[in-house]
Amino acid sequence: MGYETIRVEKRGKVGLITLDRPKALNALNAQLISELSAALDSFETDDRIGCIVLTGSEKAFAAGADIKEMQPFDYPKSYMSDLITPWERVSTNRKPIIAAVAGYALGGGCELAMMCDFILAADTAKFGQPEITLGTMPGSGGTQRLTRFVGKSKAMEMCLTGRMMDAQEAERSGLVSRVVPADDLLEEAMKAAEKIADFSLPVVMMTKESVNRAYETTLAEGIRFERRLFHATFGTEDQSEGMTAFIEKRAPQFRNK
Ligand SMILES: CC(C)=CC(=O)SCCNC(=O)CCNC(=O)[C@H](O)C(C)(C)COP(=O)(O)OP(=O)(O)OC[C@H]1O[C@@H](n2cnc3c(N)ncnc32)[C@H](O)[C@@H]1OP(=O)(O)O
Repeated sequence: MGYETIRVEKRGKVGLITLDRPKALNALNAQLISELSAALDSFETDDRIGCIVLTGSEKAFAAGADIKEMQPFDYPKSYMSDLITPWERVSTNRKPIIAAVAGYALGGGCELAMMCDFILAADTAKFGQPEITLGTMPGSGGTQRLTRFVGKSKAMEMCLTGRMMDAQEAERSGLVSRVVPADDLLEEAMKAAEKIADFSLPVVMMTKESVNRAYETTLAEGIRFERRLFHATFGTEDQSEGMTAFIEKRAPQFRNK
């Protein structure tokens, strides 16, 4: 498939997707979301890909949903076209996705980053949910995911005032896993992705599924779910290989089996 609003590359076992609408600060329009979904589909079904990195430009990861595209919508059109719902493809991808964020991650841009499995931030990153300033509200998980990341008080302040958070505050609040110098962002994201992609893919996928379950269930149910998957890893050749390699003091050779 030819892409016009994103760049898609395979770097070894890592799938790299770069949002590429620089003139609009990577504003997320329907075409971009459709291309992003197609790229995610292709990486999800590609056995050689073990991890995905999603990034933007130096100035903007993404400045939100495309305001110019949304502006003419009325209620029936937004309801019938299920505006924004296709974005959820990012959160349903079963392979790990790392968001590498530099510059603005606003509105839908912040929500897109939060749909990924973790966020690495450049020291230039700025996160915010400014929809209130446009007479609307977050529509792609901002009130829900941001609240789970940073707690009610900060999420409420950000969604109600539109205030942006810089990278340091985002790290202190638990929104991002790490802050790195902007010049090192992609390299650090790729290093993390390569590390993940070298592990057993089925076990990586089970781990992702289990961590995500923590957001959707009680502690007791989540622990039961984790225990089932933990036991299931003993049905893989990779568990046997990993433990045998440790005992034999050699590097494991995982075969995703
Ligand atoms: C998901 C849901 C439900 C909702 C949303 O996401 S709503 C959108 C939320 N995002 C915003 O409100 C941010 C809007 N953008 C800005 O406030 C500013 O662009 C900025 C603070 C991010 C950067 O300001 P700066 O002065 O550096 O750059 P601009 O001249 O303002 O922008 C450059 C260029 O990009 C266009 N742009 C920026 N953001 C968007 C956007 N979200 N949708 C569409 N277009 C956007 C901007 O219009 C300008 O293009 P033109 O020069 O052609 O007007």
